[in-house]
Amino acid sequence: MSDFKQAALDYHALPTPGKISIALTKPAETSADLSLAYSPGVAEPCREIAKNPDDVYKYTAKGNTVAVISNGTAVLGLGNLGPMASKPVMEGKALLFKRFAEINSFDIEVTHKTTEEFINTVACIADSFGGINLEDIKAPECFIIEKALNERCSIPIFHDDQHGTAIVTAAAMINALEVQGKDIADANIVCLGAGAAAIACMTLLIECGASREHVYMLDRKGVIHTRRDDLTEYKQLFANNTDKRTLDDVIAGADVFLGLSGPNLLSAEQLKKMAPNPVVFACSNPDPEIHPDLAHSVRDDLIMATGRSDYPNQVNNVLCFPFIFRGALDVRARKINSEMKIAAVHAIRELAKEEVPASVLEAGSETQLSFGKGYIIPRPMDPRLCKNVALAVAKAAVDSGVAVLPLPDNYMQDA
Ligand SMILES: NC(=O)C1=CN([C@@H]2O[C@H](COP(=O)(O)OP(=O)(O)OC[C@H]3O[C@@H](n4cnc5c(N)ncnc54)[C@H](OP(=O)(O)O)[C@@H]3O)[C@@H](O)[C@H]2O)C=CC1
Ligand SMILES: CC(=O)C(=O)O
Ligand SMILES: [Mg+2]
Repeated sequence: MSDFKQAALDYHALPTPGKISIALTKPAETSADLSLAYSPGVAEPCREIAKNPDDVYKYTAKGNTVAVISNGTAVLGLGNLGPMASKPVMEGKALLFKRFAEINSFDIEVTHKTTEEFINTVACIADSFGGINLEDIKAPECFIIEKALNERCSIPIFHDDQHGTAIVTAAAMINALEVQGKDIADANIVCLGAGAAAIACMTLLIECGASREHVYMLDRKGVIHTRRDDLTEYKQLFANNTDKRTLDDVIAGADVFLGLSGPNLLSAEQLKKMAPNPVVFACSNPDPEIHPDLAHSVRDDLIMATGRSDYPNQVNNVLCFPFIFRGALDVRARKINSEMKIAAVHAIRELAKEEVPASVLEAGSETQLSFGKGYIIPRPMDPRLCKNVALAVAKAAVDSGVAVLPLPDNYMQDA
């Protein structure tokens, strides 16, 4: 076993199995403490909440707690590993919620037979939480699940692999195309993958100015085109009337390659055929569609990004989900709508153009970082992400009428 693999296993196993635990926020040392925390004192908030359901936000941790819920059907790019094998990823998302946005989360892995059973399970427990982050649920079921839960629940339901990924990808793509001197409306875009992440990313990129007719999307069977009779309604939205059938056919002259599929699916030969100054986002985790070392060895005019923390330009939903929930929870948004997503795109994108604080340089053992080919998107460690993204999202929620609370006074000013 490699040193890195062993270190990763040890990190998860030692000294305590797993990555999260529960912390108390109130004293529980004396009989007097317990008489407040439990019987008889706990009856008082129960009575208040029974009279006024909104008081649940006043007397419990609901308002700052997000459930991270998966069925393990699309665990990173590893495929359908099932609920239990997804648990390290879900605990990881909980770790990121806490570390970057001070949000408490529970990871919940659901074993189910039908999509309806999954929806019912989540809908029945949803009110315990301030929001629900759906994770690593494969397409097309993820679309059905998210729509049904949005209809049934009055808290934000957010499928991270769709919308978190799309927001970060759009932010990074707008910046990358700017650095490469390309107009997003003219860019020829190849998207390898046609699942949860790919469909959401391309939908949002089009909302941000990409031209639908310049987009080619591919799944395991090749190019998505109008003469295929095996397309779901979600893939049909990206069907082109074209004779092109393979990645080889569409990659020639492409300005952008976006990989949301699986490992090592873009070859060096294919990369060579792309247009001058291409943008390559190989976002499959943990192994990208093309390794950055190989990509950089083939051409020196590209902007390269992956979903990984160990290479520059990490295009990963970690740059979004903690912060979009921070903003949504703080104004008690009933949902996360399009206005909030677009606000997040621009807050993330704009931060990459600002001077990088010393703490971020230290976290990456770097001496200098500035907007350009090797730095198109902020680093997850950047403390300004929480402030800027949550503020933009909370404002957008208030302005678009989905917030129950007003923007708090001086919100994020001291963050
Ligand atoms: N960097 C980031 O922040 C994120 C990265 N991702 C990555 O994106 C990938 C997809 O995740 P997600 O959308 O949630 O999963 P889904 O299961 O919903 O979708 C997977 C898609 O990839 C396609 N695919 C798989 N293998 C191939 C192949 N050999 N050739 C062409 N297409 C292929 C599938 O094709 P078909 O439809 O034919 O089955 C499907 O369309 C994963 O690798 C994941 O790690 C996801 C979210 C965030
Ligand atoms: C990053 C992430 O959510 C994924 O790869 O599934
Ligand atoms: Mg995921």
